[in-house]
Amino acid sequence: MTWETAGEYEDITYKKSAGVARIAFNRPNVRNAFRPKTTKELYDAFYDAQEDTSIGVILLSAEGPSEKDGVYSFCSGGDQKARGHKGYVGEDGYHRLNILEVQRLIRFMPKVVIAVVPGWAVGGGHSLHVVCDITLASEEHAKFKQTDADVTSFDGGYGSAYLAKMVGQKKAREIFFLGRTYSAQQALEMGMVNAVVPHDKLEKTAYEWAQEILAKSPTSIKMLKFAMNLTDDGMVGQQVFAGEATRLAYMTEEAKEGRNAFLEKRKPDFGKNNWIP
Ligand SMILES: CC(C)(COP(=O)(O)OP(=O)(O)OC[C@H]1O[C@@H](n2cnc3c(N)ncnc32)[C@H](O)[C@@H]1OP(=O)(O)O)[C@@H](O)C(=O)NCCC(=O)NCCSC(=O)c1cc(O)c2ccccc2c1O
Repeated sequence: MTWETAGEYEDITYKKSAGVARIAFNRPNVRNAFRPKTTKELYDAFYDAQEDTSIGVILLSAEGPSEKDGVYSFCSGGDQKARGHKGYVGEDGYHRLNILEVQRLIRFMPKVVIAVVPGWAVGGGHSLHVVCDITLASEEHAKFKQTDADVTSFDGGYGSAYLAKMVGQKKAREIFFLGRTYSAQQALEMGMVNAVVPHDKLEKTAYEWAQEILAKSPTSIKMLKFAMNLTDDGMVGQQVFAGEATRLAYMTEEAKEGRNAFLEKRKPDFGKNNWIP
């Protein structure tokens, strides 16, 4: 794989290679905690990957290890040093919780997002891996922990409720109420990780999974992701799925006839034998 830089950022790295985009946290000395700048950069890179028609799979990964102590991290959630009294404060002085916008972009984008977890996935960082479509974890270094209840925070959306769908209600409550640390193997057994991979093969394995997905039908992958999201996402899930169904309908001869008839100021002729059972 030959990665090419796809954007210059301060808090993340962004690369592309053969249909795969790799977005990685790049604040390893603070366990890849996100501040508003990080969140803005993440949103920007994810949006670019969504709009790029050559990209089908996005890896959300992390640079590291920390230069200070050699510890690997995926993300330790919101940067507590940037936390003000009503959100995380950016250079513009506003208080934001805009990691939730990144979560929604990951959830609703018509592409597969794989969380590549080389180390700590904690707090809002844990929620990010939960919202990704697939999670691969480092056998030696990945650790999963929910500290929301230690710092008076609560991800009441995908981070907790969707997690409960994944690992079951009792386990999700244990994860949040006790805030214990779980290994990659334990996370696999709970059902919140797809595979545990030796650390030195993690990135390569994620790239291989991405290539396997890229060999499939883009329409099938997109419709399957939205179908699996649908019931948990309520009316928005229906809207996203139905939007793609509308696109498919637009591609039919019937739709072309409807449009052309309007433009030509005549009655549409949809044909008498198109009521397929
Ligand atoms: C992740 C840890 C468990 C790792 O422990 P370890 O002992 O290995 O490392 P240190 O604790 O010594 O940390 C090394 C170094 O990194 C700094 N650091 C680590 N995490 C953060 C952080 N989140 N913010 C700022 N700085 C961090 C630490 O200070 C050290 O710096 P030195 O200068 O001393 O070297 C452990 O670090 C840990 O528990 N971290 C905190 C995890 C946490 O509580 N995260 C926040 C949870 S809340 C959240 O993320 C969140 C954000 C949102 O925007 C939301 C929005 C809407 C709803 C919910 C949200 C939400 O829950």
